Amino acid sequence: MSNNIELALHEIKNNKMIIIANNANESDIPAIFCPANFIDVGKIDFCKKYSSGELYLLISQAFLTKFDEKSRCSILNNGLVSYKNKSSNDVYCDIKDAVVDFNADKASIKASQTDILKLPDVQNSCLEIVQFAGFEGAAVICELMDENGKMLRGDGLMEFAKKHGICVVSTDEIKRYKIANVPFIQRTASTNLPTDFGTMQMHVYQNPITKIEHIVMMSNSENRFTKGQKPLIRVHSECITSEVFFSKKCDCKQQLSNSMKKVIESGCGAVIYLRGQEGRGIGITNKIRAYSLQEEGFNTIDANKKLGLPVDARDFTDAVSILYDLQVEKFNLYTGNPNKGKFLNEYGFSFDIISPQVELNEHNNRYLHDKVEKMGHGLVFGN
Ligand SMILES: Nc1nc2c(ncn2[C@@H]2O[C@H](COP(=O)(O)OP(=O)(O)OP(=O)(O)O)[C@@H](O)[C@H]2O)c(=O)[nH]1
Repeated sequence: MSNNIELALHEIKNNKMIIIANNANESDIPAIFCPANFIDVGKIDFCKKYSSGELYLLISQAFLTKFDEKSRCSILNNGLVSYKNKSSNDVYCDIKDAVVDFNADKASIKASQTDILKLPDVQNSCLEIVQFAGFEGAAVICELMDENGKMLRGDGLMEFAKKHGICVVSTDEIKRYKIANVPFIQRTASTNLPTDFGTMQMHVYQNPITKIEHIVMMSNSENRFTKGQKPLIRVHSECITSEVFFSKKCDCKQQLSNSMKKVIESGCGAVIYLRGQEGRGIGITNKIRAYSLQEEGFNTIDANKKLGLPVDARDFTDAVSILYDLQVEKFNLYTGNPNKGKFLNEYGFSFDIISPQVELNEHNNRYLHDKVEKMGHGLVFGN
């Protein structure tokens, strides 16, 4: 999965430019770049010759604080550019004279948030990979446009890259690389926990950005999985109405207890219990508003829409990060939700689906049939 990124990192460190393209957003212009302190006249000439797109210095917000815009002088440790003082020992390469005018009015210096997990666009991804390669958050970047001002995409982009021997990476690959390689979710506590179904090992994980704490319940006193194991994995979203208050309107509690039982039976598995995902990610207030609309006749999909909210607002990135931490390779995924599988698939996981069996009652009948018929879930009904 990360071979392409490894190659790109190798190329970046070896003073080669790299192309980056956003595979999810067609309007995000692909770009060619190198770490700012590797820029030289040859690279600038190449960009000018083959692209009519904008060429600029891209810096991370964090790095911006080091950049003294007023004095028109960059203050990189190893010296990037000097606006005024060309003779400074700090100067690595004065790219102003070559092509870039660092006049702020012309917006040729851009700062990016570098939150690739939230916004995997070309700029953020560029700064991420430059930093993975061991450089500071600054890059010289050139939008790839042809002579008519049309962005290079698809086959045209690949042909260009092939012709000039340039490595191409996608924003998605960089995001996946980050999740897999940069410690993100942190395990904060562990204990044995006797449950109705048997004793399990409970691990608490925290997302350092959102501060949300998730729970992992493992089959026995395992800390992580070992090579060759194929655990049973359940990625479960919290549901306070059924799991705490015994609501009969949904199948969430059934799914939680069934998966805990199955994990214990299998002797090798984990339930990843995701908090902060109440109501398919819309929160408890909105979920209860949606329930109230359902009392008026709306189904589970239209109720969310009526509230102006997504039908499913969940993001399973935290689960992905936990799966990496658990050292899961191949697994059986206990789910009826095709989107969950699709999401995990995109991170290169290899798994087989096990469809959950759920019991119908008069209160959940419509909801569960809507999940199957309107949301494409693979549930097995039975008592
Ligand atoms: N908005 C909304 N959320 C609901 C409703 N019923 C249950 N939920 C939430 O749905 C989430 C679980 O999603 P489901 O679609 O039941 O199941 P899933 O996790 O997508 O799929 P499985 O892996 O098969 O269980 C939990 O966060 C529940 O709080 C409802 O009617 N409306």
